[in-house]
Amino acid sequence: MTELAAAGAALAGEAARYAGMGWMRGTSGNLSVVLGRDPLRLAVTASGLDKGELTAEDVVVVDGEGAAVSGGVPSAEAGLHARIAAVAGAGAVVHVHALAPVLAAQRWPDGVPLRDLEMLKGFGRAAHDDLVTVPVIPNGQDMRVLGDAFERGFRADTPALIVARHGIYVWGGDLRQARHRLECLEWLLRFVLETRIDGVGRDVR
Ligand SMILES: CSCCC(=O)C(=O)COP(=O)(O)O
Ligand SMILES: [Zn+2]
Repeated sequence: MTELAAAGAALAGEAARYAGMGWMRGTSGNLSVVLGRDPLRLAVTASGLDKGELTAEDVVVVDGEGAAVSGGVPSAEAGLHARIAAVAGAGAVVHVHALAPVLAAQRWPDGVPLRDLEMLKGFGRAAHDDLVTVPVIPNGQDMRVLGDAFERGFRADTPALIVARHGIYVWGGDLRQARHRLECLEWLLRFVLETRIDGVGRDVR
């Protein structure tokens, strides 16, 4: 199996899993893995498909700008995947349209503060003492503008980005680590939404 076919199979498997969780409704969401760094090359899911039905062939190789270097139409958000991979050094980037991150960004538009929760360990942070602020940027259709906003708020210890009124990006060394981080972060965001008490002790009711 070629490296691209293996990447495609891995992306399809992960996407089916996220779709089963209801986080890739319609044709929403996209996933990528880094194939090489010099020059930067990513395998990204193809655009506009039902991500719960992807095959190993539904993958496109893109460059550091998110432009296709092989056949096919890459995700419309490939440019942001490439920027995150370049800036954060991520090996895999996942983007889903889970509802909790979007609701949380609506309530905390300057960033979602989290603290003192065991699940923070699943996000690579300390359970106590550490204030973790998940960055929020405005939505838009220009991936360069989104990438610039991401870079301005980037912190190496916070592998996630919420795009307001849109969805969430989470990254890691590989797809599995990114998934674990995303699952834990989605739980944390649901917690603050349902308790309405954030990581700085504000009651946002
Ligand atoms: C209803 S999905 C709108 C586009 C989007 O936000 C998304 O995540 C999927 O885009 P892609 O080009 O990767 O299919
Ligand atoms: Zn999206």
